[in-house]
Amino acid sequence: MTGQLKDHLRLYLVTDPQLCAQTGIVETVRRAVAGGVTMVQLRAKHATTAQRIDLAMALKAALQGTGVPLVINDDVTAAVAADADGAHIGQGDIAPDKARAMLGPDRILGLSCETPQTVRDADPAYVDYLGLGPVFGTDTKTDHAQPTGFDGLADLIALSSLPNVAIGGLKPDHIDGVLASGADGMAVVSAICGQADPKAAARAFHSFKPEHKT
Ligand SMILES: Cc1ncc(COP(=O)(O)OP(=O)(O)O)c(N)n1
Ligand SMILES: Cc1ncsc1CCOP(=O)(O)O
Ligand SMILES: [Mg+2]
Repeated sequence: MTGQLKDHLRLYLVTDPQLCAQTGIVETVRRAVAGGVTMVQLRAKHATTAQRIDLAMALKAALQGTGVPLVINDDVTAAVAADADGAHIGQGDIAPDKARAMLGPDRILGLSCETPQTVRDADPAYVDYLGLGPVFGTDTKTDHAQPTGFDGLADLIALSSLPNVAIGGLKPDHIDGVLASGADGMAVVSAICGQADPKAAARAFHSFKPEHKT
């Protein structure tokens, strides 16, 4: 499962319905997956649980048969109700043990970590992967911690054996830096959401190919 999860994490599209509005979130995801996206998160910060469930069902239908997992940000209730593949939580969200109890043993649980201590505290009994960063400052999430840069990212990665994905301000130009830091994946929002051609935008990350040490 870990090897498989690392493969899924390689190019992780975190969707923002507002940023994707012009093309539409479902069409953005369809095209981005055609361009090589390997995992999708629904991050609808201003939606209700009912709206997230509806969006998740539409995304699930679009992803059917692709093998690309769908994870719901913040809202474990929506993830379970929509029978999504998992949920992603941060340090200010529901606690990982409670999230795991709701998700059951088989769904994916991701946890955001911005500091060495939170990485050390991430318990593999509950958590499947870590979202690490922000690597760079970003307008997509304004309430973020001090950016880590590539060196800080590498320091965080060294503290846990859990699979990980780097996030925050990442663009195709950063592929070599993220690879050198040892990350299993790159998670992006604005590099794909809101781009005129989401398929081409995803394809621009094709050279990100980490060698897994499983
Ligand atoms: C893959 C990934 N990594 C980090 C985050 C950030 O989660 P969180 O800190 O809970 O912040 P919000 O996204 O909820 O604003 C993420 N969503 N995905
Ligand atoms: C959700 C999240 N968590 C840390 S930074 C971030 C937003 C990343 O967005 P972008 O890829 O547009 O910088
Ligand atoms: Mg959150």
